[in-house]
Amino acid sequence: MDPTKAPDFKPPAKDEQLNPPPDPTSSIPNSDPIIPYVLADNNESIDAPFNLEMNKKIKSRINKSSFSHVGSSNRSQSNHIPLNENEFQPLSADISSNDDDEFSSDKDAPTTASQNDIRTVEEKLKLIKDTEEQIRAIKIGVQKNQIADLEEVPHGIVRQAKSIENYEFPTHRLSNKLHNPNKLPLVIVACGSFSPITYLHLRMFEMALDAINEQTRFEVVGGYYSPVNDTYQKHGLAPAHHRVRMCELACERTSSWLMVDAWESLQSSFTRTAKVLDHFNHEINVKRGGIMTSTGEKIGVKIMLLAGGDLIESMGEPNVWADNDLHHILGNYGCLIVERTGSDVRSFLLSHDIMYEHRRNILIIKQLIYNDISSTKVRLFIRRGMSVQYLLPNSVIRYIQEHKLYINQSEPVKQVMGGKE
Ligand SMILES: Nc1ncnc2c1ncn2[C@@H]1O[C@H](COP(=O)(O)OP(=O)(O)OP(=O)(O)O)[C@@H](O)[C@H]1O
Ligand SMILES: O=C(O)c1ccc[n+]([C@@H]2O[C@H](COP(=O)([O-])O)[C@@H](O)[C@H]2O)c1
Repeated sequence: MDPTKAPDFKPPAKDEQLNPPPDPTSSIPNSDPIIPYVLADNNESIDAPFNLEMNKKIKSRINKSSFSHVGSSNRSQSNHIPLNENEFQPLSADISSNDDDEFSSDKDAPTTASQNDIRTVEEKLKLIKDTEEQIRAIKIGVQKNQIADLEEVPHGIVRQAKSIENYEFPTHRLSNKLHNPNKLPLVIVACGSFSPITYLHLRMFEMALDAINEQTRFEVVGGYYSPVNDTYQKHGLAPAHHRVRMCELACERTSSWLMVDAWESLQSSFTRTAKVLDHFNHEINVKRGGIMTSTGEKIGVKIMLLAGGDLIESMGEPNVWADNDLHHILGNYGCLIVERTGSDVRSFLLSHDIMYEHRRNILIIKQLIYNDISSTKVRLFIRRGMSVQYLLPNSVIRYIQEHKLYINQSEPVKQVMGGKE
């Protein structure tokens, strides 16, 4: 937990400009193809419920502006996230009662539109409604991808390189298309040790997925583990290539949407989480230009950090995270926090100035079935020759056995007993 032990760690001073300054190539670009409002989440709370009325108004507004675009190309502007600035969804602060009047009034009805155009728009709106209903119907019950027989996924596929020279960003499970025309794309990134990855770490993503689907207007298009670099020097950290491989084994054979990215682990030194998120932004939004909508246009993908309550609470510890980094992480990306048994994340959020400032960009996820599987305890069990069956995937257990991991380590009793460093 203590990056101050990293050889290159310098304690940040209050309001210090980052030193070294953030790599300009990895900062969030504010030009195409990223839509700042996507990253800023329209200045609305991440868990603001999907607002049908607002949605209607937005569609109506987009349709109005789209009349000037509707031509022989028949390029639809109504059922996807707009690309041009003057077609952005209005900021929450901009929606006033005057806007209500404007939206509901007939006086602004497009005069240039032909009956044909109107029919096209009506058809588009019907299509959106039908798609929404279909998506809702499909979402009931156990999802097909959850019952996929992933044990049939071939063994032995190694996706992540062991050196930065051979590194490639994994995209084999990154959706290349947004399915729901009324949602914005979101990629979830979990940073941590994962030494080893357990079923809790896998469940965290599923809990996040449910919360996102249920409470936000985002569609999850991918999920990544980013195991921390070896220089993090935390007790019990197996070498990074083993942790990456264990995450890979766990994802490949238990999940249909999770991936592992070795970039952070392959760096020559500890990489701050803010820069890790910049790396994802760079790979997904800058290099790939975001994601395709149902109408074939590309839009920016929001990226959020997934973390447990303990990691978030470490943000309140002095000299661990730089304030500038916290503003960057919470303000530009956002955070999904899985509540940890016994920790009061909400009170913490209330008491932490920077967190409170960015609270709209933070979603707290309640564990409905408490899971407190601890990697520290798993390592202890392995050392004591005890069973770890059903705490982590078989493929990971097998890997630990094969590579004789965690056998000859000792860890401070304080850490094993829960008083983490
Ligand atoms: N019981 C838990 N509830 C919620 N989140 C958790 C829990 N345990 C770990 N996490 C989260 O999982 C992510 C990765 O955890 P990480 O492997 O770094 O620590 P850990 O699982 O606590 O392992 P260790 O026991 O080695 O400290 C972090 O965001 C952490 O907060
Ligand atoms: O970016 C930072 O300044 C920073 C400070 C402390 C911790 N982190 C990250 O938080 C994660 C903590 O993991 P863990 O195992 O200590 O819970 C790990 O991915 C670290 O890189 C990051």
